[in-house]
Amino acid sequence: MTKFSANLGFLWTELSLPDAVRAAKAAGFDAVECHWPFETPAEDVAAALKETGLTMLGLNTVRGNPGENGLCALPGREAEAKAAIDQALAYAEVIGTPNVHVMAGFAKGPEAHATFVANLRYACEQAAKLGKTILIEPLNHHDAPGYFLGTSAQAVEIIKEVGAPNIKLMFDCYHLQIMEGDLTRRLTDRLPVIGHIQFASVPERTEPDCGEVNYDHIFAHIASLGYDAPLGAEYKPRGTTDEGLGWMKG
Ligand SMILES: O=C(O)C(=O)[C@@H](O)CO
Ligand SMILES: [Mg+2]
Repeated sequence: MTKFSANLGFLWTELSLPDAVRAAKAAGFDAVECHWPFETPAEDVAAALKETGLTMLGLNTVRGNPGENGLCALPGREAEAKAAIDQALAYAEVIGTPNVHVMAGFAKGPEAHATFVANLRYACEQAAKLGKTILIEPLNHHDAPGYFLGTSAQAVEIIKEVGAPNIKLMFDCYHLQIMEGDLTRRLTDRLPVIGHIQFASVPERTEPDCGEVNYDHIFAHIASLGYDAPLGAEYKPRGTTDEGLGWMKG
């Protein structure tokens, strides 16, 4: 049976992060994940995870200054990028999170590419010491115009160039349907480099029960590939989170 991870960056946002973890457990999720948990003491999150038996699968490096969306492909901002990576890994270590998503930011061109690769090599070295994996995630050009990483093809090239065993692709079906489409074949092709999968309806980014992607088919296809890690429910509920969980019950 497909397992699901509640993305607490979008689900139960009215609750504190520890209470959102508890709500996810009560709703039947198999795991949780979040965006930027840094304002919540890591010990409080760790306690909620221990109490519920859930794992926080991933968290993100900080976005930077207002209007920014990550620091790690920004030439000249290397010191801040490293600090963001160190902060995310340290938090992940306290709460037992296996994956850190290193956010690129708004940038373009060869210098940005070289900066991202160098910062990712640093991230992979630091993460390896803790037995953790670094994720990179293409974002779509409507929600994040100018974001450095826009396609899974670009991510695969970067993963190859970084050349570390612990860097993987965060395959967000929502973003990649918009940017590349052909989700069934693309999931098959990218499987060897996939570290986590997320989903939401397209184009609204709501519950996965409407819009242009048939998630019954996508979930069955992912299972047929032998991928059985929890899939990240990263959508914005149309109403309350609890009212919108009908898709989980089938
Ligand atoms: O927006 C997404 O999709 C994410 O997964 C975030 O973690 C990064 O913006
Ligand atoms: Mg995502």
